[in-house]
Amino acid sequence: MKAIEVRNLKKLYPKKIPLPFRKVEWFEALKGISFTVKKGELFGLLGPNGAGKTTTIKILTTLLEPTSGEAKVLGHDVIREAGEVRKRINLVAEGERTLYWRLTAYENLRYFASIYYVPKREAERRIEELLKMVGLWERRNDLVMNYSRGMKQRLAIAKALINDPEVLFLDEPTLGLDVQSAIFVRELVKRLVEDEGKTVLLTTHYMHEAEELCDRIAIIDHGKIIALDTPEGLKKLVKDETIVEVRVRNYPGDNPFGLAKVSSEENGITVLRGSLDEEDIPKLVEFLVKRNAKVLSVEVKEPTLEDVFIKLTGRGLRD
Ligand SMILES: Nc1ncnc2c1ncn2[C@@H]1O[C@H](COP(=O)(O)OP(=O)(O)OP(=O)(O)O)[C@@H](O)[C@H]1O
Repeated sequence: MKAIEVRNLKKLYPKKIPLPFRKVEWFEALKGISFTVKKGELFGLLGPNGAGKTTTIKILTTLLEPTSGEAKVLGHDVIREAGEVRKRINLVAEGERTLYWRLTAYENLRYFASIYYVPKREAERRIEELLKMVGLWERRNDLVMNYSRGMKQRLAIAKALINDPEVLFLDEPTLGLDVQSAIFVRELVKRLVEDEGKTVLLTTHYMHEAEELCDRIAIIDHGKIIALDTPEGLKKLVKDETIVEVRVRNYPGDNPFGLAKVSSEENGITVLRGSLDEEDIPKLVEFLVKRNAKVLSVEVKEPTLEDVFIKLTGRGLRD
């Protein structure tokens, strides 16, 4: 049996139409996605903001009903057998508001253990184990409101492990964390899969995170899965290409060479990236200079998952 099975899943959201036109229009956030996740696998949904990652997680964790299609977790249908699914999974949702800030870390976990009917003795043992695992045992009696963002996220992960779930869903687990906290969280996620045998489905828009952690990655864009493979398999799509990254000031807005804008920094510098024939490099520079742009650097880079995304969509993940 697979840990997760998703078949032709669609989700429509009603669009807000201003009064007096009360006609409802629909926005297709998921356009019929299908994938499976094996038990013990660390599976990533990688995609830009608004791609449909959170919608997928909400459906799989029974928080949202799909419009059509089928989703099963551990063999149980997420609509017809939602209760069975809920017992065996848990979720670390995006954002920090899933804990009680006026309670201590220990009190939070004791409360959530009681929701899952974990017997008192067992709960005490598990809470100690989890707080030690996430490095918060020494701070267990501090109020959560005094925790840093990284500590809150570690506690949110401990909270999500309180019912010893077989499948753990993590929505953007390192979003907004400082570098050290993000490293801690990623190491923790790896340990959960490698040492504890958990199945993890995580969403991220950080390519390096997906690449470092995931056994397999589904790249999702505009509600569709546009590629699904191991990180190595995905990178094969761009392995023979010369990937060029150009830093430019006063970027004219487009270029005929198919390079994507991967970030526009505040000081007016734009970073372009994409596959380019070597002989086109001087032509690109000439094109930019003619349009009054200032080319600051041109570098040949090792292909990454970002290049796979650019190749498939013509856009940068961070754009
Ligand atoms: N309740 C809602 N009503 C209407 N539209 C919604 C609703 N929730 C999400 N959407 C839209 O559906 C699309 C997918 O949203 P979703 O949150 O699943 O994306 P995402 O990939 O998780 O991105 P993000 O990382 O920004 O959350 C977006 O265009 C979003 O604006």
